[in-house]
Amino acid sequence: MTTGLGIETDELTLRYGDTVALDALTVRLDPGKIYGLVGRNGSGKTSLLSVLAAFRRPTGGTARVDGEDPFENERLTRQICLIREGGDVFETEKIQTVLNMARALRPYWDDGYAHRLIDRFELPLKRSPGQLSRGQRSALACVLGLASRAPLTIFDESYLGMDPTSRYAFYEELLSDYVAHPRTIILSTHLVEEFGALFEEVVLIDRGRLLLHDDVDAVRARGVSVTGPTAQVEAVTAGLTVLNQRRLGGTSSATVYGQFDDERRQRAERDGLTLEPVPLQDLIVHLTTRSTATQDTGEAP
Ligand SMILES: Nc1ncnc2c1ncn2[C@@H]1O[C@H](COP(=O)(O)OP(=O)(O)OP(=O)(O)O)[C@@H](O)[C@H]1O
Repeated sequence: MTTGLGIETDELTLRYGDTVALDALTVRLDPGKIYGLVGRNGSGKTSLLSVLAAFRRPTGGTARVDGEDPFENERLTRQICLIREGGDVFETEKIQTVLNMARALRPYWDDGYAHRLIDRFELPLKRSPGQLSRGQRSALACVLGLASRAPLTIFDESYLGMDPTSRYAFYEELLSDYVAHPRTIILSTHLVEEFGALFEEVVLIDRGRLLLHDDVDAVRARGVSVTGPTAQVEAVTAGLTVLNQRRLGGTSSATVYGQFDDERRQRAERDGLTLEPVPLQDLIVHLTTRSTATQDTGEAP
């Protein structure tokens, strides 16, 4: 078993007719990490994942997985598992048959693990995917992705409809199985607060372009919320990227993105301002909201 496949795109472009879904996107993902792929609706997440998983050929630029073009590359496609909503399974076959097919297709498939997962998600083996509820279908898709143990495993919003208990089971399984069998995992999701604990790095795309790619802790560390009298808040945040500012009477709360260094912290303390961390989800919302107006995102590339 490898420790995962690395990814490199260079000026990757994908168009659907007049729509530019990926706009010269350059990104490099090292093997063996868990990546959170985030961005607004229509930002190009599924398009990027479709190219990486060889479902689509780029219009321009290049995508490399493990150093090679994935498109029509049999060696690679057996090692890449893209789980989309619904799981791309045969509707009328029994779940047991669906598992047998996956076993035949996936070189690293673990049948015992697949059955343990089926039990954990309480999926009925004798039924077909067409007879499952939406959440159960998503759970089945997650089982297929986890048990494939593919060196590049991608979950594209695969958790839709799953209840919190099932989602929690999925996080637990993903984390423990990843530790036991390291591989490259990409999770595309809008549930950033829920899934953020799993991310090692965040890749934020916006309008088909890379807006931010960094270690998740570094991204979190750049976000600070500063609350207090407006004049002091403005003074201590001067020169930083203020993603969002709310005022109530003479009080302001500013969400800052950037290097909030010790000097500023001391000054904020002296002025009696309240400093709080900003949830990752809020940072992403502010960064992508702002990107529609100005592209000044401080430390972001
Ligand atoms: N088959 C298609 N034909 C034409 N345009 C498409 C097609 N698929 C996607 N698009 C367009 O390409 C852009 C990127 O779509 P994409 O599905 O990659 O976004 P996304 O980030 O995955 O969105 P979401 O979060 O809503 O799933 C959007 O403008 C979308 O409308």
